[in-house]
Amino acid sequence: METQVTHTSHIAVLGGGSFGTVIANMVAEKGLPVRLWMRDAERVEQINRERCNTRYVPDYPLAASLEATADLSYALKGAEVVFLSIPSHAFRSVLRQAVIDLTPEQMLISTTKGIETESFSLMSEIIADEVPGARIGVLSGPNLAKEIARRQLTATVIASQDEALRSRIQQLLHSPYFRVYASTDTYGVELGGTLKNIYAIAAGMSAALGMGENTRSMLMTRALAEMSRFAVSMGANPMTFLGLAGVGDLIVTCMSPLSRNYRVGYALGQGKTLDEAVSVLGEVAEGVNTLHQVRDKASEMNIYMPLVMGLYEVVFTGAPVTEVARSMMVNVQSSDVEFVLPRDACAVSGAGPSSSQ
Ligand SMILES: NC(=O)C1=CN([C@@H]2O[C@H](COP(=O)(O)OP(=O)(O)OC[C@H]3O[C@@H](n4cnc5c(N)ncnc54)[C@H](OP(=O)(O)O)[C@@H]3O)[C@@H](O)[C@H]2O)C=CC1
Ligand SMILES: O=C(CO)COP(=O)(O)O
Repeated sequence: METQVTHTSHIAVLGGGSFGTVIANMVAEKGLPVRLWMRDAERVEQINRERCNTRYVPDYPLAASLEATADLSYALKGAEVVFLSIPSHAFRSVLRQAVIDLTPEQMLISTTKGIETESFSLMSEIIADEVPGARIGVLSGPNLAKEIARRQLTATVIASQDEALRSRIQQLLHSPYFRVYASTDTYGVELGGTLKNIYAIAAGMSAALGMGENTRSMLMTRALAEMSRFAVSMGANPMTFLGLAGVGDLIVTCMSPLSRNYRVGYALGQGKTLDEAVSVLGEVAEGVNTLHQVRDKASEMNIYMPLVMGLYEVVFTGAPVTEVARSMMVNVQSSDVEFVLPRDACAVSGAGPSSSQ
């Protein structure tokens, strides 16, 4: 049954792309007033006139209580909850414009799955920097916007230390096709959603190259091992990756051509350049920048991440993917689950020259 929600003010959503639009509309479908902010005044007019965001989510009628606006103050002032669906490269700059209209009781919920280039910050860390004392939540999970728009049964995670915030977001978003699970591990939930984009690029590439289902399964499982290793090195709890925001999101993005990161990988696998792959997409694919940032961080901290290292060589230096894959296959043999058998307890030489990765 749909959760009944009460309200005294409106909900704001910043970012009028695919995900911002479906989040805004899911709340508006409950009859609550929602202000969806975007920078493009012409698109605002088009959306309010046609009741559809034709650029990002065509064929998705918008509920009557959703109002698009290009006026950031109007969107924010008096909002009970503010969802932030702004790509990571613009997240801090939009937040800096917003901060003047924010008040301490408002809940700020990031839906963005990326890493800031200069600081290696996740979005909740940027919110904490820019809005000290803010009530912060992170929404993440296997949530392809275009499937939500078709009302496919979907689940997500709201992560926050703030219990009242968690229950309010569960109430606001819950519907017969959308379930919201709770977590207190903000960093783990956010890290899972961010890291999986890297492996979705690899999965798309392997699909374009005609690799089989064994290969895809190996890729996804070793990706989970690698993500967990990275999480532990960053002080995060790898158990969170067993949930929707970890393995759940990894599965959907590594399997679906609706994922933009998968599509970038697919285009690269077809022989397109990175610039071509990204420009044909016309939407944000966070995994490209995340790959760069995580590769640098793993090198700096000496974290064993052979998939990240290999993919980086393919995407950024043009190394042939079959050659990189072959060298990984002949690398030293390793442990399946290193929480069961530590990696350094089982290194056995592989079938060929060992790699330093
Ligand atoms: N789409 C999905 O399925 C999901 C996406 N996410 C995450 O949500 C975040 C947003 O993704 P999504 O909505 O899909 O992205 P889209 O590419 O669909 O849209 C991006 C939106 O951000 C706006 N934008 C870009 N730069 C700026 C800026 N400098 N100032 C203001 N607005 C800006 C764009 O405006 P303009 O049109 O004017 O360029 C556009 O409205 C990403 O981090 C993504 O990982 C999370 C879950 C699912
Ligand atoms: O995060 C997503 C699904 O959960 C969306 O993935 P893409 O950004 O690759 O489309």
